[in-house]
Amino acid sequence: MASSSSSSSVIKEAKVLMVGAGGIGCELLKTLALSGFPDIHIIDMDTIEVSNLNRQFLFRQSHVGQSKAKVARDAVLKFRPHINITPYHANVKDPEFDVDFFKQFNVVLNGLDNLDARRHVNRLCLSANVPLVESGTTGFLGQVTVHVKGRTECYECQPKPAPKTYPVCTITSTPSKFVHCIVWAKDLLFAKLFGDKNQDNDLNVRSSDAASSSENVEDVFERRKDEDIDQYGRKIFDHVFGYNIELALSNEETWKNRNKPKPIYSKDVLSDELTQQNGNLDKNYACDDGFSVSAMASLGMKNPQDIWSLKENSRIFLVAQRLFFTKREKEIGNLSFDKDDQLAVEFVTAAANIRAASFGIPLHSLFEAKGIAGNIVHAVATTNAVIAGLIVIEAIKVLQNDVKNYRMTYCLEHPSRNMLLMPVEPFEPNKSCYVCSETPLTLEINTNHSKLKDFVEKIVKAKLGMNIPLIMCASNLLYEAGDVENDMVAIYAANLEKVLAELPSPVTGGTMLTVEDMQQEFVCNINIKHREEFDEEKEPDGMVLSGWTQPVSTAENKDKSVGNGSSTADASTAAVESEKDEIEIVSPSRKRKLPDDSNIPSVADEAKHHKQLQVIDDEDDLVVLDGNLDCFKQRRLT
Ligand SMILES: Nc1ncnc2c1ncn2[C@@H]1O[C@H](COP(=O)(O)OP(=O)(O)OP(=O)(O)O)[C@@H](O)[C@H]1O
Ligand SMILES: [Zn+2]
Repeated sequence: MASSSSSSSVIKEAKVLMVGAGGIGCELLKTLALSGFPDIHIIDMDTIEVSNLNRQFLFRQSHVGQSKAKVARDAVLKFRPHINITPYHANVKDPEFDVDFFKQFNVVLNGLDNLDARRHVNRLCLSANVPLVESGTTGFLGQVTVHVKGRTECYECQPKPAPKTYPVCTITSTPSKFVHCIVWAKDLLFAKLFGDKNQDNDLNVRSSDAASSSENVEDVFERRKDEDIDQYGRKIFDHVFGYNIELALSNEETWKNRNKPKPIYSKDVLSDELTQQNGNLDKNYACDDGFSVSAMASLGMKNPQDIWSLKENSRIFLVAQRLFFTKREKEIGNLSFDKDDQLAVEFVTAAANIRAASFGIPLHSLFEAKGIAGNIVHAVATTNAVIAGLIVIEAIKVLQNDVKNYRMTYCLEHPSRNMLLMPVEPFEPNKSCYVCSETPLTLEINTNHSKLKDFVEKIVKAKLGMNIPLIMCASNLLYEAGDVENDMVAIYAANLEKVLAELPSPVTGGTMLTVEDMQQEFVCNINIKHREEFDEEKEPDGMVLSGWTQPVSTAENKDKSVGNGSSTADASTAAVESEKDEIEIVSPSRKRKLPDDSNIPSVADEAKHHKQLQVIDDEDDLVVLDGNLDCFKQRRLT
């Protein structure tokens, strides 16, 4: 490592950008300031919440509701008054933070909590040619990785674990775990009752199955004008927990090898007491702030760790619905589940528990249900502090251009050989990475049916993370984002359809589209190929994007170490990048685990130890890291 005098000189000259002023960000700003960094810019889009105060120590109760970036600045200036801190209370994806904005910094430091923003910053750093130090923590696990264009992997060189999805039929018909009931309650029922009524929803499927019966079930979710709210609540209850279950039972095949669920009707669980109870709600719990309306409070239930009985869950279910329709009427139709929305969590807990009771699955407390629904791993302040320290160490090396000492460092949950931190050398860029190299992707679609809109929304925006796309086929402009006039939209759609229609069927070679994100200055080529059929269960988009091959060195190393197909960055991201704003559960991607008696080698030791890895697929196992050093040595930076 370079001498300390040169580290202090690079620090004095440095202008750094921090993105995120949350758990990691507060620690990071403090450490940067105390290390002598004179010019720090911070972007954070959030305001301070009470739940941040236990670990985001720059914030106090009196700051709740204020900008994190601004309050963090003020707090640090109290003990380091002479440094420059520039706060931006804004989304890093805003157009003002473009490539030119990024170019002014010597290094960018991420303290973010979601994949979308991380990808965006990665691409801007690549375009602006500014090094990025990336980080993440989940509970006791954490990581700091270094991304320098052309020298190391970019943040997207390795595929990130997709949020876990469940087969639709498991959720709608055959749940076997509590998490299935939560996904049903949150993504289907809650969305159907309080979100956008027009969205596709598998509760509809169930309803229309029965459309031939005397009841016009399509209308069940529609609250009729003047319909008594409690009556409506019971109708929903009976429909989803009673009638739909009976309907499911009528398909005997399904239950041949499964335990049959039991229909539950509100009259069997509840007496008329509920109506009286509801009568008190208006006067006791009227409240202007929607998020503090609570069905639990209105029923005098206090402890979120209690597991409610079926009767209690049923009462919460009905009271929560009632409160949504009486106290939060304006939001109905626009709500999506938010783990910080007490009433939403109460409703989802109750609905999931009633469904669980029906399917013989153990019930859970609100606290547990909230953790599952919000995909919450409780944050550990110490992990954030350790990670922030490591970010600063790597930032200094980057500023010194001390390439051979760059390290990706992983914070483990359990020390092994007294080591809690595992540093590894960064990997070279993945030549097959569509972000930092020019490798095209392949997209299979049915060129007869595909719509430009679906391609843009499901592939370009959702999968490739492009915010402001522009799509070309040779010199034909197919699409550009922004406020495009309707007639232009039609022309673009016709353009794409024309291009697709001209493909010979079946297409073997494909047609190359160029997709460019104007803001990120990121270009990606997609080879479109025709495919006739898609498996609706597994390929619900009707399009399959592929072509992201593993790094060449992976294949070379296959015989040496199981699981080296992914870098350590990948292994750790499985643990660290729980997408907090995702409502589904993060996938248990393939995890790598060192045997208990393994020696995690220190960097100095590396020539001596060559431990093999086990590949495990068990969701509950601790994720630790790839300690195989052959692989590190072969990919060492030159
Ligand atoms: N696109 C973005 N632009 C700017 N800031 C962002 C963006 N995405 C996330 N952030 C910020 O990154 C920070 C991440 O911090 P942290 O992981 O501690 O999350 P939190 O929201 O403060 O806490 P929690 O999610 O645990 O309640 C947050 O302050 C959040 O506002
Ligand atoms: Zn890359």
